[in-house]
Amino acid sequence: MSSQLINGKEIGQQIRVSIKEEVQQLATKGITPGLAVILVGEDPASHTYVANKEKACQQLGIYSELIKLPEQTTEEQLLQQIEQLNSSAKIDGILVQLPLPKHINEQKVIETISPLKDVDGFHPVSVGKMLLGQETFLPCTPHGVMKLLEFSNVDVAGKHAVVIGRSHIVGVPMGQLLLQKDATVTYCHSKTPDLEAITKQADILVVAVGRAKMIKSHHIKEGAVVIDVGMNRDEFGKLCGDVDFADVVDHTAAITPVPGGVGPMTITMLMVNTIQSAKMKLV
Ligand SMILES: NC(=O)C1=CN([C@@H]2O[C@H](COP(=O)(O)OP(=O)(O)OC[C@H]3O[C@@H](n4cnc5c(N)ncnc54)[C@H](OP(=O)(O)O)[C@@H]3O)[C@@H](O)[C@H]2O)C=CC1
Ligand SMILES: Nc1nc(=O)c2c([nH]1)NC[C@@H]1CN(c3ccc(C(=O)N[C@@H](CCC(=O)O)C(=O)O)cc3)C=[N+]21
Ligand SMILES: [Mg+2]
Repeated sequence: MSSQLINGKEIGQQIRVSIKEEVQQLATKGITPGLAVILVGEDPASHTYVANKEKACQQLGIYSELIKLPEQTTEEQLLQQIEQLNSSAKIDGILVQLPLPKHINEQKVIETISPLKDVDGFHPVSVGKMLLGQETFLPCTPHGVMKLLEFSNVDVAGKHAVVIGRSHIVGVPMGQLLLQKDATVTYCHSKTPDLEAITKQADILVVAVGRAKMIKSHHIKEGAVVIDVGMNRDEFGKLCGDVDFADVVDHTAAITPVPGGVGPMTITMLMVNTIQSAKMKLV
């Protein structure tokens, strides 16, 4: 079976061209969208993602501020930093890179970000609105996956979508966005006894587990669409997804690669949210 490669790098670039025009429109009204990214500690993977976010801002004419704080930063210091950004006129979006060092309460940090600047869509107010289908900042990775499906002409309505993973930042919102597009949604997680029995029924399979190449051809129904959110290193230190691409690809109708699939879309949706936030200054 010949499979369609869902090229997230290309689709992401396409979306960035149209949002660049929006940034130029805003500039004529004296508005420059601004994004602040806070990075606590020295996690090397986080540094790569953050660098990609900075690059995208530069490419689009979005003002960006990278705030690097040492590993030993106290929760109090971090909360103060966020409050300062909440009241900064130059900043429309605030992203605190996760995970945070263990001595800092992530939930408290997320709840300190103003919902008006919550471009990650992780604040309980944003999550609640998302669940209710109200306008809000959608979480970047699940939103990016929905755009990938849309641009690849994958119909979601009436399909059985299976999501592996139930994290608050990927799995849970992913299932909800698919549900809102009229998919029948099943969640799988580490307590699912017979994973394969469920994934074999998926017309659309979204994998967000964090285990290198765990999904093999025996998990897949012939002709399924497979979206790989995973970002791992394989035994040779090479970037790879949660899906064993080589094993699975010939059984799929369409599949995302890693890298070049979901990752670039996450960044693009962050830019979309930052511009959405800046536009609120217009009214
Ligand atoms: N491309 C991108 O833009 C992004 C990529 N990522 C990547 O996506 C992956 C997932 O991230 P995230 O959601 O934050 O990860 P988490 O570790 O928070 O969640 C992993 C989920 O997978 C489930 N799980 C773990 N092992 C199994 C198993 N053997 N079978 C079935 N389910 C299992 C867990 O179940 P339980 O809840 O029971 O523990 C959990 O719900 C990672 O590789 C991460 O790096 C993340 C964000 C953005
Ligand atoms: N508050 C917060 N928001 C996040 O959105 C967030 C986070 N914390 N913590 C970590 C995860 C992970 N994540 C990625 C972003 C970009 C790529 C990305 O650009 N990937 C490229 C290249 C990656 C590379 O070359 O290393 C690709 O897949 O092609 C991947 C993963 C955002 N996350
Ligand atoms: Mg996590």
